[in-house]
Amino acid sequence: MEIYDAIIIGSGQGGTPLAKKLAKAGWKTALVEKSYAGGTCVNVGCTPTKTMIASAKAIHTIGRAEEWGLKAELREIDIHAIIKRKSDVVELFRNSAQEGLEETDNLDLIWGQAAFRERNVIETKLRSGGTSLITASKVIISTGTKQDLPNIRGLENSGYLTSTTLMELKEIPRHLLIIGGGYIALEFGQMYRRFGSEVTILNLGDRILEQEDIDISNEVRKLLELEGIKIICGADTKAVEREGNETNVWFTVGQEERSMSCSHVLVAAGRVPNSGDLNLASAGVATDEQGYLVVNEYLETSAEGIYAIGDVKGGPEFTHVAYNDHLILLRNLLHAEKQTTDRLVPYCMFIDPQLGRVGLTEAEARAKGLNIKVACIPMSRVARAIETGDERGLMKAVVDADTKQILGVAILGEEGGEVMSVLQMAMLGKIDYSAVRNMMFAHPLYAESLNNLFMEFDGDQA
Ligand SMILES: Cc1cc2nc3c(=O)[nH]c(=O)nc-3n(C[C@H](O)[C@H](O)[C@H](O)COP(=O)(O)OP(=O)(O)OC[C@H]3O[C@@H](n4cnc5c(N)ncnc54)[C@H](O)[C@@H]3O)c2cc1C
Ligand SMILES: NC(=O)c1ccc[n+]([C@@H]2O[C@H](COP(=O)([O-])OP(=O)(O)OC[C@H]3O[C@@H](n4cnc5c(N)ncnc54)[C@H](O)[C@@H]3O)[C@@H](O)[C@H]2O)c1
Repeated sequence: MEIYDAIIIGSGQGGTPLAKKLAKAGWKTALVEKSYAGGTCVNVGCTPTKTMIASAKAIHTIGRAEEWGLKAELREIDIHAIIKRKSDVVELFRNSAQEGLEETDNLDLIWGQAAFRERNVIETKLRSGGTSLITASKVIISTGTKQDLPNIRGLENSGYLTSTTLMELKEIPRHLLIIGGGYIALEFGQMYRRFGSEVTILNLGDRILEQEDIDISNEVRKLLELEGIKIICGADTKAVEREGNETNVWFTVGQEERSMSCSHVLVAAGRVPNSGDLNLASAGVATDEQGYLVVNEYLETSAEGIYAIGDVKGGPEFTHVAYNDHLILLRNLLHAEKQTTDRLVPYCMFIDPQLGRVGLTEAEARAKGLNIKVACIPMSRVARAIETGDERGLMKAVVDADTKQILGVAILGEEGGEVMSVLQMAMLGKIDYSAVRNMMFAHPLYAESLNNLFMEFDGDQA
């Protein structure tokens, strides 16, 4: 049995850089991957979706050309070409991830499905046939999540689509019905509406984006509806049945029973951890009732020497979290530091315009009983938005009324993620809102309007 210093299972955006950096630091390292280098983000997540969303945005822009004084016409949407562009970008990123791993000294890349044989022993069913047994004093589980299938009668055999299979569909659905109302539902809903599909979103919750403040959730709903997307909230899907070229969907809204037929169903109702086939019990690694690995703030599992990073440990499931987890664990493993996961987690939903978010919502701050002030301006008051011709959305910030520290930010607007990041830096650096109000930004950037946002509190008095 080959002995390593560290074994990492899963080559996502945490596992890959961790493996390379441990190996470069002189640790004999093995990385086991059952599918493709780069994990969900590169192969079926962020990279392909954001590439295809760029095509959808171009379509939308052409449709509004006259507003900028242009006579332009969209002649055809070539879904084959859109998918090919997406696949080329994915291949570029995937190959670069794989080459980076293969070129690293001290690092063995093992292709196959890994599981624990016992606490520090990993057995891999090799893709090339046979099995391998390896051992290490440190094992890092970075196996991510997979699509969840809600328990809906008939769904399994209805030919439903997932985010992965939809991005390979070589036709534009006539009517795409989406079960779910989170990131995937909204990003794909807008994308396919712009590709020309009729889109209906069936969301179980009372409103979309329930974790966000009501004004933000309403504004997102309004702008999606303006593009012709139908959103039904409180929709509990009961049954799905394929009949010829149509799929019939039965659901309830409150007491009312309703049905609808569509050409395609996209399931986007959340994801579940890839932990069930790891034989975790043999290693003494505890999971919660949903199968997520239980970790402490140092990313240590219940078993000594075994760690978990990224989506498989639950919590906010984003690429940047998986990446940041690897930085924390790296410092703790290499330098015996005590870095923790106590951190600010930003995120950005890539609808158009983007929703950039960090820190507390207004509702969360009020629930904590904090003494807060809230500033909010519509994008129609942002000079750059008016000049470039997209005034949808708003800028909102929650601050501590006593200390003036910024507690939370939501920027729904063109480049909302970038503008949010400016305030994320202010939050991390403890730059209070009055400093941002008086700060000089280059004119006419979106960021410049952060002066105006915070003038909401004290007028334009310095
Ligand atoms: C459609 C979609 C769009 C997304 N868009 C964004 C976005 O815009 N921004 C963002 O921040 N996040 C986005 N995400 C989420 C993001 O992709 C994940 O948070 C991120 O990929 C998690 O990284 P990870 O390393 O934890 O897991 P993963 O990237 O899932 O990597 C896990 C790896 O482990 C491998 N594996 C699993 N089990 C085993 C095993 N037993 N043996 C060997 N290998 C195994 C898998 O094959 C996989 O390669 C998106 C997700 C989806 C589905
Ligand atoms: N821009 C981004 O960062 C981005 C983009 C896409 C995905 N992601 C990540 O991918 C993960 C998966 O995304 P997702 O959208 O599938 O999950 P999600 O957890 O974001 O949303 C799931 C949604 O489905 C709803 N739902 C659950 N069961 C339902 C049912 N039976 N019928 C109707 N609605 C139901 C929930 O109320 C929720 O709104 C998320 O954790 C997210 O972090 C991130």
